Amino acid sequence: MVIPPSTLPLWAPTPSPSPAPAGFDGVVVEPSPAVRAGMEDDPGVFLTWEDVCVTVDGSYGREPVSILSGISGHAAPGEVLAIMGPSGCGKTTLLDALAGRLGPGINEAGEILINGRREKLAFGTSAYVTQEIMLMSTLSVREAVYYSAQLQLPETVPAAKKRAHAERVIREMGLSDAMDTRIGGRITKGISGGQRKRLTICIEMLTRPRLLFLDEPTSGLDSAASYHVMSHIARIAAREGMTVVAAVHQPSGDVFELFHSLCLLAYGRTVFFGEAAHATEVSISSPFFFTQTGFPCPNLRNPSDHFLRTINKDFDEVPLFIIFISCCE
Ligand SMILES: Nc1ncnc2c1ncn2[C@@H]1O[C@H](COP(=O)(O)OP(=O)(O)OP(=O)(O)O)[C@@H](O)[C@H]1O
Repeated sequence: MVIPPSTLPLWAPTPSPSPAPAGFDGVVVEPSPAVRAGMEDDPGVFLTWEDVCVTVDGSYGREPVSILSGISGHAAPGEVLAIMGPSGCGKTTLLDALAGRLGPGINEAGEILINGRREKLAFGTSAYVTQEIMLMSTLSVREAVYYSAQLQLPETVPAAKKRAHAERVIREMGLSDAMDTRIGGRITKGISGGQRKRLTICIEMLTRPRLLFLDEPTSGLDSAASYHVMSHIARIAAREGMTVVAAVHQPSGDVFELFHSLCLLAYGRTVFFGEAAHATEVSISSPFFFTQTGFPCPNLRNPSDHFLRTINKDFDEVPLFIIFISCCE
């Protein structure tokens, strides 16, 4: 298919659900039969959003500035949805809108539904790991997680069980060796930046929330740690029917394979929403998105590198006018 160079088609039809892809190293990221059975009692959190627009009040009496425009999508229990796109495209803003955390001066329109209803998330249902990490610098890793477990887990859980659970979560995040290291801060050196990130995820996952928002969970982590952390999260999501929505900058190919769905944004608009596997298919006869639109992902190139290079026009010498074709369905 030949398309004009100035045309970057946006929005792909949302494909109907199909079997979830298997991750690397045999990490099967599909809800287990036990989860499926359990879902009859607790269906988990189906999050859907339609035509979400976010604007910020203009300063000095200027017109409001649009940050997100006409964003639609969904996230299902047991699955990981990745929100990707160039820096400043609106990933954090979309996460904040979905989590109901937009700050003052930021206006939102559109529909966000929890299990088909317009309702607020019940306390304890969701957790949000932000980009900024706030931890007590004087505590050790073990103390930080243990105190959080004491505070967050129900009073009916005995202290010994809370401690055992805290230690298991620390091990799951690959922090065993740093268990008794002080967190540290700007003045006193402690655990590394990547370990701080993993510790924050640990603390948020203690209560096994039904809906987990992650803003850049792999930033500051090397590729092995990124894969370890994301595969662990995908496994827990699959095992326990947790819904995961993660803004991710530039995942490795292995990490990308763990995502069920992909929401690709550029300049506050949707480029692609659908199954992650459908964005990367390279066969020339493929009906899938980047191939169909004339931008197939070359063999051996990391899909996320390809997407970002294709849609990031911030550094083009000759501005490329992007025509936003919103042809949902
Ligand atoms: N409160 C605000 N006031 C003004 N502009 C804002 C505000 N919040 C966000 N923006 C702008 O909205 C755009 C999207 O910001 P956002 O943080 O959502 O992007 P992002 O994709 O998460 O970026 P990054 O990957 O660099 O973290 C940016 O241009 C940002 O400057």
